[in-house]
Amino acid sequence: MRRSKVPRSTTDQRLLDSRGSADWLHTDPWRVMRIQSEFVNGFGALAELGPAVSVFGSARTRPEAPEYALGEQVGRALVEAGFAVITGGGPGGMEAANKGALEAGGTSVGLGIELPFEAGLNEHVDLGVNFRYFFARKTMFVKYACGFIVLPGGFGTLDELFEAVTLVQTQKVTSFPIVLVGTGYWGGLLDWLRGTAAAAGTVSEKDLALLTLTDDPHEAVRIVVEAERAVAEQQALAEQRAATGHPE
Ligand SMILES: C/C(=C\CNc1ncnc2c1ncn2[C@@H]1O[C@H](COP(=O)(O)O)[C@@H](O)[C@H]1O)CO
Repeated sequence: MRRSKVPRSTTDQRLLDSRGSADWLHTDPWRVMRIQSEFVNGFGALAELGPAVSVFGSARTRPEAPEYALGEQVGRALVEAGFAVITGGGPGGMEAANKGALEAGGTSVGLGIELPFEAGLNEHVDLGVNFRYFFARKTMFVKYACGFIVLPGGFGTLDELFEAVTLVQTQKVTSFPIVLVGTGYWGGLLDWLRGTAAAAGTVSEKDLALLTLTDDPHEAVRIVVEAERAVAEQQALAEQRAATGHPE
């Protein structure tokens, strides 16, 4: 740089001068660093988690509601089947699944999100990571889980559900079971998807099959276990073929 383009201070000076402006804290390049650190923290905390399932559900479910008991049963059944349980770490259905997992002696993960009305991680989380950005947090729900179980929920739950279906439908993730628990709650949505969306051709019948519906928490876990077994068998077969040099 020359003439007026030459900065009046050096980078080192600006770094070391504590009286300098802090405006840069609110710039996009700095946000990129924060976003990067969320991925680094998330990957670091979860890399050795082992097999896990993400459970979604309403933040508003009350502890006395039947859906809360359902969440607890799902959390417990997942641990008994050998999975860690990942939730959004909040209240309601998330808390229920964390509670069930913790009481069953399993790993109970909460991926918290900074919200204006933040309540902090629920007390049943024993491995917690906090995020500012939904998209970084969502990556963790998918990357470290081998399936999703979806309890009754509102917009947040619907967002997570449809992101999961989109990722499977577009083959960004493969062999990823998505189980909706609560036929009374989810049945209407599936009817609409079949009767309106599929009928209009905006979703395919094949993609509707990506969603399984049950009332039974043990059945929900069984579906995830079966899917995991199928993946393991396919992997073993592929390794065998590679070792013997037979591609078919
Ligand atoms: C509404 C209240 C607190 C919200 N706190 C949340 N903490 C963590 N994760 C959340 C929270 N709210 C939504 N989520 C995510 O979306 C799903 C639930 O959303 P829904 O609209 O309630 O269905 C959930 O799976 C989270 O990942 C104070 O009560």
